[in-house]
Amino acid sequence: MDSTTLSEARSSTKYLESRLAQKVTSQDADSNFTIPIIDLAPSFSRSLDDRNKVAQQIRHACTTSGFFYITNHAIPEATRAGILKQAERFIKDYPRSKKEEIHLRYSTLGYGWEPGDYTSIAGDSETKEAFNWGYEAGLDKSGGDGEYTNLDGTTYCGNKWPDEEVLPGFYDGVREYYSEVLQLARHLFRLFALSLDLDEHHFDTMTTHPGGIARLLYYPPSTPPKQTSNSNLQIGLGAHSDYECFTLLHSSSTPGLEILTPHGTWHRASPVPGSFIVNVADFLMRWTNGIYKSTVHRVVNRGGEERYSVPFFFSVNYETLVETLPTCVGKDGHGGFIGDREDGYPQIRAGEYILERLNTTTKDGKGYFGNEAVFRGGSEK
Ligand SMILES: O=C(O)CCC(=O)C(=O)O
Ligand SMILES: [Fe+2]
Repeated sequence: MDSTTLSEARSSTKYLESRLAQKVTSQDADSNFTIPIIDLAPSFSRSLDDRNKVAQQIRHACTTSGFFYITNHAIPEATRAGILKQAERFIKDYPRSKKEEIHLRYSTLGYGWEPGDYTSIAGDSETKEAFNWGYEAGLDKSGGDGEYTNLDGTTYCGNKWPDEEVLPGFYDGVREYYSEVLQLARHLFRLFALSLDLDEHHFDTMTTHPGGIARLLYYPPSTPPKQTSNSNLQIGLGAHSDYECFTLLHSSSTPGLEILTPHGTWHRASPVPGSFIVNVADFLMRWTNGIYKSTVHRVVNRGGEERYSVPFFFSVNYETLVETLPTCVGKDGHGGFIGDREDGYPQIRAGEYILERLNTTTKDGKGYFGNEAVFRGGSEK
């Protein structure tokens, strides 16, 4: 890995730690924190003006809360219900011994079955259980361009699918959902481009075989089945910001997602029926010179119901080298500069940055390179 990418990833981790150490500055500030709901219907219009109006709402959300809901996104409800069903089947019906065969410890890319205690984002013991996978051309309706490279620059297919004899139809169910959400992410990226005063197609060539890690997540009910106080919380997923460009999150109707407000309080994001939650992730924050905000969040299932969720982390093609977007550096018209840094951030490679961030979540701190996977000639066997 190149040393600039490594040190930039490490300083992002430090930045997260500093955000978590922040003191609560106002207890009642939560009532002022809102997550906007953006109606995507006009974004499918032929009129650029309509698309720009949606883009401006996205800009507002990305420069303030860093989170927004989207409705009228055109993904059928049956497809969304279908992936939650597959999540439940994997968690409940796939035997433990078979899960062990696709344990995360055999993957250097973070794919496969992730039992709750194998990883920890912020050092908590987490109640979640997950199945993780990444982009492969067979899951892409566009067919891709055959050039997909993994986070670490290798090109083998790293996905570890459950045995279809034991869980028939799982792969097709995943493909039905993933292919839709991938196209929606590409559509959203065009709106992000407009929102950043770039050509609408600015990111198109960078997302022909994009990074797109997804997870099926399960959070058991809390015990006892009501957790209201903030002491001794059963953390489902520890406090973190996401690493890629943006995340598209779909969840069952059980609440659990909590967002750290600028005042240091945890805002409980209520599920909005039929919507996805979109949030800015660290790579895009850096790419926009800090103008778009990635926001710290966590999951606490405080009630007596099970919770399922399916985040999709969208990135550019992993081999892409990026430097700060041209519209995010320069003078601000008041004698200062826009963004965090006058000259923007140093150039980094997308996949390497994300892999380094993921590596810090493995408990022994060794990262996925410390896993038991056997390497021969750069490809995992
Ligand atoms: O389960 C959720 O609602 C959020 C999951 C999440 O934040 C993540 O996997 O990064
Ligand atoms: Fe997240």
